[in-house]
Amino acid sequence: MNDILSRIASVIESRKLANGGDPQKSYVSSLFAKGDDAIMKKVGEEATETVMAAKDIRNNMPAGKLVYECADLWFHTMILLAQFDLTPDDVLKELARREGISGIEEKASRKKVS
Ligand SMILES: N=c1c2ncn([C@@H]3O[C@H](COP(=O)(O)OP(=O)(O)OP(=O)(O)O)[C@@H](O)[C@H]3O)c2ncn1[C@@H]1O[C@H](COP(=O)(O)O)[C@@H](O)[C@H]1O
Repeated sequence: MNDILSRIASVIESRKLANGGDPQKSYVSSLFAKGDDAIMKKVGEEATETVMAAKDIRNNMPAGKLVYECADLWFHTMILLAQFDLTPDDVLKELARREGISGIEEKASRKKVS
């Protein structure tokens, strides 16, 4: 796994309340303390902010805002994965599995099955 993703995933895991995370001292622990719905809501918000940042580029706003919002989105999806005992590695493995499979062909093969 990419080094920075791996390190952040480890920190997120250590922030779980069962691993001694303290919601008073850690943002990640405070989200774990709020539970599933709060984490899902946060991912939804960050996804919306990412789309808004992309739209802003069309209005001559700096592209750096999109990078900033994508970082927020990736980070919060990592917390969502951890909440369900999954890791970025699981996602990277899925991307690797798909590598070289044309999206158009994959969709067409899906339609044949249904
Ligand atoms: N990468 C991040 C990271 N990215 C964003 N955030 C926080 O995510 C929060 C939500 O961002 P928003 O822009 O939506 O801010 P907001 O509207 O004030 O948030 P809400 O009040 O709505 O929750 C902010 O408090 C950001 O600081 C992060 N907080 C932590 N990390 C990493 O996680 C590690 C552990 O953090 P703690 O658990 O807080 O120690 C850190 O060392 C960092 O490596």
